[in-house]
Amino acid sequence: MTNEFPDGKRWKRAEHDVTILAPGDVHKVARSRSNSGGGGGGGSNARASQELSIQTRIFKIIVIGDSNVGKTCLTFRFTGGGFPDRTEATIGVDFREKAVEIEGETIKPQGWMSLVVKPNPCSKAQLQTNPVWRIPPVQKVQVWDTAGQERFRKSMVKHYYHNVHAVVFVYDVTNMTSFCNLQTWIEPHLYSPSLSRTSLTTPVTHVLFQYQPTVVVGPVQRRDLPSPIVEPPQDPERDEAVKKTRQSDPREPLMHGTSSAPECNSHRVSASVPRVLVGNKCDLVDRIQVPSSVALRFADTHNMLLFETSAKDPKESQNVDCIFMALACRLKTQKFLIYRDVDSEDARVHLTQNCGAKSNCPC
Ligand SMILES: Nc1nc2c(ncn2[C@@H]2O[C@H](COP(=O)(O)OP(=O)(O)OP(=O)(O)O)[C@@H](O)[C@H]2O)c(=O)[nH]1
Repeated sequence: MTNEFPDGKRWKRAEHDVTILAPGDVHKVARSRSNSGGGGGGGSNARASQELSIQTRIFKIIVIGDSNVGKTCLTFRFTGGGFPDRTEATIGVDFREKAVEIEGETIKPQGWMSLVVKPNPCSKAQLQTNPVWRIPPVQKVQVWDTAGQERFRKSMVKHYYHNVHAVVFVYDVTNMTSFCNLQTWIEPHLYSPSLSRTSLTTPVTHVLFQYQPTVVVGPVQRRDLPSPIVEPPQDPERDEAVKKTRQSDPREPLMHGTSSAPECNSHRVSASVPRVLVGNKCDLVDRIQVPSSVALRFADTHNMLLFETSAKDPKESQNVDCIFMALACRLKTQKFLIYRDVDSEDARVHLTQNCGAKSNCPC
């Protein structure tokens, strides 16, 4: 069902007296409101127009891990609700997003930049007599699905670490190598030079969100750290190098491998950025190689929550949601996530990030 704005712009009417607008339409609504004031008082129109600004809070979460661990499927499950029939290796970075409701604060728009507004903005009388009419804030989880292939990690993916609000590290529970490789994903980006000593010594949490195929809605389990059944893989040479680095300066960022060249600081994730660890493909119960106890120990060492889940098993969809919603809830309280007025921005994603005025970024 369609109708027209006073300026002739068409709009769609949805059910339950809710209107869904396209991005460009919002600007038109604001203009039509202030223009349609007539003698009704320009002041209230201007105020109303100001209140009409669209506020969007975006939680940018980056998903990282080896190729084939299921990053795309996890992000798809969260944002699209299903398990893709087939996927192809991600090239560079892809992103999906989903509007979320946190503590009843927001509404669920349909897709990128669409909005739900009340009351009906087409009614002239209503607009003039309702100075507190405003568009509720929108909160979105924006999931950046990165390529797992080594060639992309080196060249492209690290650029997307900048300005992320949270990081999800993924491994495949049926593939020990993908678990061991987590270290190579984490180390270069985990510690920023501004890391405080206290954040390194924050007590570990021992929290595991575990896959349980027999239960319809995956339960959240909290338990003490058990003794590891299998010790994490040892690398004495690396351990020694790390030990030396830490002795000289505990805040010194850990170096990736044996290379002495530091990574660009602009692309490091601050230690205050929340991270979670996700073991995916738990539905393949007969092929599990990474015991929960080992993964949990690793998560504790890096101060992360651990989620064991399956992007494939539909019964797990709620647990997959939990991964991103837990982060979004935590991020919601953080000050840096200010509302953004998208009225003054265009709807495109800006891939060039500001590395800071005095960035020495050599990348
Ligand atoms: N059994 C099972 N298979 C899964 C699961 N998640 C993903 N897969 C399969 O694993 C393969 C790789 O999944 P992707 O999501 O493309 O992996 P990716 O980590 O995004 O890979 P890159 O884009 O190369 O980094 C696909 O064949 C999926 O069908 C899961 O939970 N269970």
